[in-house]
Amino acid sequence: MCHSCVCKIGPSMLASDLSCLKDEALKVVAAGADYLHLDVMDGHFVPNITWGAPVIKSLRQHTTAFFDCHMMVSEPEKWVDDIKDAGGDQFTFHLESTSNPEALIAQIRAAGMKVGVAIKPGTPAESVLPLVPLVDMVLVMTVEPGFGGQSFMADMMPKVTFLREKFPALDIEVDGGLGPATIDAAAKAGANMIVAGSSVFRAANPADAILLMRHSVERLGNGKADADLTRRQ
Ligand SMILES: O=C(CO)[C@H](O)[C@H](O)COP(=O)(O)O
Ligand SMILES: [Fe+2]
Repeated sequence: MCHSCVCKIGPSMLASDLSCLKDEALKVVAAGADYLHLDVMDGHFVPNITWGAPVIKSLRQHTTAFFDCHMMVSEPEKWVDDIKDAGGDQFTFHLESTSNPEALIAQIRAAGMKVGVAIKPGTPAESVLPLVPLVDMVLVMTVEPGFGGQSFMADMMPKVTFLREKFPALDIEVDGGLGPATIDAAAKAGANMIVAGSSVFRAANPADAILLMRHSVERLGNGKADADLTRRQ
């Protein structure tokens, strides 16, 4: 974890060896991860299933790392209390998964978690504008949600640029296909929270992979956003 860095790197545990999730989490925290990105998939909103609150609760017994829960689920409102109870620090829902985002945001806040709103590749950046004052972070997906190890969609970068120009201090996260070959594009566009799964867990040295991405954002980034990932519970 880097206390003086504006950029935050969150390894996606989806790419870890799930048979030893605890060890994998501790490994990347020791390698300099600023937070852990936990992909919750329900087999309905996306065609894949990962884990839910019980697994997150188990992992919480072993680390005080900030848990950014990426909720790829239908009916996210039904998940809020369980994710909070499991030790989730941030609840990042998909705009496409709810008809009443304002009510969901209020529910997440009342539960005591930070709020992120995610948009799939086909969803325009303009659609989150009314929600920006209400949330802590916008996640611009750079792959179709559902699977790790996909190729980075560089054509999503105009969305990041658009949001960064409008909101210099907004936390903007990118997720999917980020690694040494793609980080500069995301950094230049203005992303300050970087999710990286395969590139960290498959690296010969995860600490080097994290450092390389951190340096790219510190060098090329242009925003004033500085995500506060202090745990509140
Ligand atoms: O939300 C996700 C997939 O829906 C994952 O967070 C994402 O795919 C990260 O994995 P990788 O860095 O391997 O692409
Ligand atoms: Fe994710």
